[in-house]
Amino acid sequence: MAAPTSYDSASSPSRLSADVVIHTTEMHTGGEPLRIIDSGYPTLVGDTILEKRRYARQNHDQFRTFLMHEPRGHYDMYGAILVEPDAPEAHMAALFTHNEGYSTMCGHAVIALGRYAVDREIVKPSIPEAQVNIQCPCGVVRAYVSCDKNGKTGAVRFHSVPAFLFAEDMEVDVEGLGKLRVDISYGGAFYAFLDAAKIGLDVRTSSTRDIVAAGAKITDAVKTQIKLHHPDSDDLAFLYGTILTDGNDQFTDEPTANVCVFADSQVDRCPTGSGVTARIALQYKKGLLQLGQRRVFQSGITKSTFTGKVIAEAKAGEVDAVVVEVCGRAHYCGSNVFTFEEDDNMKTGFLLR
Ligand SMILES: O=C(O)[C@H]1NCC[C@@H]1O
Repeated sequence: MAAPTSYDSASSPSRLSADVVIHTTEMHTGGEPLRIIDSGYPTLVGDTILEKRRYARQNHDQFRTFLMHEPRGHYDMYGAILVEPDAPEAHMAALFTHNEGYSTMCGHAVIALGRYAVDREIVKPSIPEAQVNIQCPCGVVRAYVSCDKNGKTGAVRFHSVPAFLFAEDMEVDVEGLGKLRVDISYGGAFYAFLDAAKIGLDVRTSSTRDIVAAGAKITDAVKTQIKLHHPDSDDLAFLYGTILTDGNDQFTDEPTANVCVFADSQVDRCPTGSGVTARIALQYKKGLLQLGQRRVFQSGITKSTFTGKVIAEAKAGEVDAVVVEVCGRAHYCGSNVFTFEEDDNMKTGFLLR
């Protein structure tokens, strides 16, 4: 397979026009889609990955909606735009796109991109594992990709950026749900956490529609009532979503389930790599999980699983943090060539719920 060209295709049109031809590789991780842009995206300018993220949002957002929204995508589509890394140790770098914008971390995408990097020979295969350093907007994440003697890539584990519990038991007034107490934790992106039972829901059996509606309301409330801070950059200091859980934060050998509602009421099909990272940081800080204790995290919706554990204590600025290892599997499901006709007035796509 050829190496990706999404960041060196200088001839790619910078506006949506009949000249646009975008090649993608389609993968999924535990059911959550990942559309990797192989080529045809406009060049994203910036000295740092966070500058490139801002540049994409300000100058080329129509390419995101073109690929994420209908008719080429759907409400819950997810994407990765490969950009040139600026961290010396990174083998590759990626921006992450969803229905509303650009996230700062995506664990399921890192699991898929790890395989992609080895299969595309961005990084040489190595038995039993090849290391792929992936620069994400939140920092460099190290992925370890299983490779067998026949060259087949498999499970991927990654080591997170420093993850930390930002605030515990914060009261928020949520429309229609009243006053609730949530924890806010960071795993490359900030999430609010709540035991779903506190609002009469069950992440394994309640309807996805009810879970999404509640998650989105909690996100809105936290966004307006709590100011977040990240020691590295203001670009990282926003709430990405709400994760409703089964409340089983104390370590056991049993899987614990959660559902992540992020961006604009988008719902993750997998257990959420950055969410598992944040949840483990929270559990560790509360003394509910010890260093090295491995837990199984399950999507309440698809029942797909990731495993995770704390592998080291760390610092995020002055804040006590941990490095978390998350492990999962990604699969290829196809490839696409996306084009555009000038007389198509659905140019930048649309969304239906
Ligand atoms: O696995 C993750 O971290 C992501 N999945 C969709 C939402 C998050 O970015």
